[in-house]
Amino acid sequence: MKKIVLASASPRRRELLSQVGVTFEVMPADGEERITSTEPSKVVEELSYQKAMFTAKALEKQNGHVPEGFAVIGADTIVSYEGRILGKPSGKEDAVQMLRMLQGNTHQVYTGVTILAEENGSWKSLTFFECTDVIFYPATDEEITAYVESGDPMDKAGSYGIQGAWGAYVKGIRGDYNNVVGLPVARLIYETKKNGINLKG
Ligand SMILES: Cc1cn([C@H]2C[C@H](O)[C@@H](COP(=O)(O)OP(=O)(O)OP(=O)(O)O)O2)c(=O)[nH]c1=O
Repeated sequence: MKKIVLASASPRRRELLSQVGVTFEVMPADGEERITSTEPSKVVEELSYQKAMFTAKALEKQNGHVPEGFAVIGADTIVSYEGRILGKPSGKEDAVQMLRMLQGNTHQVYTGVTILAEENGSWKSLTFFECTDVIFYPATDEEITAYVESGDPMDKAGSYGIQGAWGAYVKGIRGDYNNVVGLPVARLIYETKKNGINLKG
C-alpha cells in the first residue's frame, strides 16, 4: 500500500506498529462508537471497524473520493471477566473496583482490529480479534489503592497496564503479549499478508 493510516490516539499502538517496521501516519478516529453486542469478541470487532471507518470517511472527505493505495487500521481493546466487559475506568473508585475483582484471578483481554484497504476505488475490509488470558497474583487493597493513585490505570481497559507497575502482579499470560498492550502486531502482519495487503511498502 502507498500510505498506511493508524486510526488511533494510543501511544502504545503507535509504538507496536513502528516496532514491526510499518511506516504510517496517525489520524485518530473522531466519532461516537456504538455497540450492538454483548459478546466480547463481537464488541471489539465492531468498535475497531467503527474507528477505522470514521478515519476512512474523513480521508474520503479530504480527497473527494477513496484515496488510492491507502489502508486504515483501527483497533479496540477490552477486558472480559466472568461475562462482564471492562473498558477504561470512569474514575478512581471504578478502577479500584475492577482491580479488586481481577486480583488473584484469570481474565481475558480481547483486541479487535479492522483494516480498510483501498481496492478499485472502494474500501475492502478485513476484521479479526485476538484473545489473551492474563493471570494475576493476589493484591491487597493497599497495593491496589497505591497503583490507582499513580494514575496509570485511567486510560487503560481493565484499569491496568501489563507494561507498567502493575506488571508486579502478572503471574503469567496465555497468548500474545502485544495483544494485551493494545495491538496484536504479529497477527496483523499475518492476516494482511494472507489477504494480499502489503503494509510494508
Ligand atoms: C489491558 C491493557 C490495556 N491497555 C490499553 C490499550 C488501549 O490503548 C486501552 C484500551 O482503550 P481503547 O479504547 O482500545 O483504545 P484507546 O482509546 O487507548 O485508543 P484509540 O481508540 O484512539 O485507538 O488500554 C494497555 O496499555 N495495557 C494493558 O495491559
